[in-house]
Amino acid sequence: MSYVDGLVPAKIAVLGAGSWGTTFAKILGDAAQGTERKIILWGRRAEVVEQINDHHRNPRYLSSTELPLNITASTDISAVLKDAELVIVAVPAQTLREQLRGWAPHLAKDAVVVSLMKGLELHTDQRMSQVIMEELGLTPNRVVVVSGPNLAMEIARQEPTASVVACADEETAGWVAAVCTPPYFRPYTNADVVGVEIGGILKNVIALCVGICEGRKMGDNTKASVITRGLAETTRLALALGGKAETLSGLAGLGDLVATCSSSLSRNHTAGRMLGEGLTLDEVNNRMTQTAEGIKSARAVKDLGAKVGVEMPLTNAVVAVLEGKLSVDDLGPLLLARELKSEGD
Ligand SMILES: NC(=O)c1ccc[n+]([C@@H]2O[C@H](COP(=O)([O-])OP(=O)(O)OC[C@H]3O[C@@H](n4cnc5c(N)ncnc54)[C@H](O)[C@@H]3O)[C@@H](O)[C@H]2O)c1
Ligand SMILES: O=P(O)(O)OC[C@H](O)CO
Repeated sequence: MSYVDGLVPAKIAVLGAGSWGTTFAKILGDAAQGTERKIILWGRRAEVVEQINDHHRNPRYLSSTELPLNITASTDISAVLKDAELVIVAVPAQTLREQLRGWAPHLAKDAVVVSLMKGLELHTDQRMSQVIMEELGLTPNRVVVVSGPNLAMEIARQEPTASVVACADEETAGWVAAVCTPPYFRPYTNADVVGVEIGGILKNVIALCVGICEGRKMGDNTKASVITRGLAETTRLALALGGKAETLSGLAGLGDLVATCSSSLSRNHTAGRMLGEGLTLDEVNNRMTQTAEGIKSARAVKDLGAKVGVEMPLTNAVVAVLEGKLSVDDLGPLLLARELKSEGD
């Protein structure tokens, strides 16, 4: 396998031509300058694919970004996956399983699959790496997760950003990190896949909560309290699932939580703010043109917490708002209406 002998892939497939898939293709394309490496994006919409091939742009998601010339696009999954040794996946989490079933017959033998997604599957409570392994029959050494404080728009503008490339096999993580290192993007490797994925999933739920507080005109004390207790909640869940506390204090935990909870570019933060301002969930969903994973994942996170016996007060409160069982006015008082305990518990 090429990742064992250290060779870089000649062709990389990126599945999903939305905001993050397109930006990640740019990262790969910029990192491949001066090499023969080709990046090919799979998109569902013919008009998006045409814009990328004819004008090197994806105006639907990244209106002012020019894409490198080594990126092409196609709606034909078999052509995209043919001979691709590295396959990057960036589609909405709740659609992944169904799509993998259609992609599986076209996957190249020995391909390594990378998840860019930050969602938890409803009903199974599985992380995206678990869904990938199950549906494609892959072993952990061929499944990688990339996660961190990575707002696509800022990276598309080439603003310096760090991230985490996680895989049970550090050699595979290093192989992937080596092909996504343009001057403006620095990946660190990590073997703690659970911690990295849980950090990315939970920060979306916490950002919804911060957004709701912001929409109710609460200030920075409240936001800092939610972020900090959110990190404690995230860490508890990750530890219960076998993740490491250090991962949650790194880029994929604290780093992503801070970026998402403070940025107006975040879709989860924005969705939360709209809920706080009094819009119904249907109204928020109608206004969102891009994926806010926390809206659906929150319920799965609540279920997972209950399954492994971890207290998840912030997640539970967000789910109650999303399910119409708690008004946004009652969220603030509820966040504090708990039994007194030590900060470390
Ligand atoms: N945008 C970011 O800044 C960012 C950064 C890091 C991680 N992520 C994660 O990446 C994943 C993808 O997010 P995004 O920002 O690219 O979302 P997006 O909404 O911008 O794009 C989603 C893509 O998936 C396609 N898609 C939507 N519904 C589909 C369906 N039912 N079947 C097949 N394809 C479908 C869309 O056509 C689009 O190409 C999410 O899990 C998100 O949390 C996003
Ligand atoms: O826009 P969001 O809320 O999906 O956040 C994007 C990235 O995950 C931030 O790291």
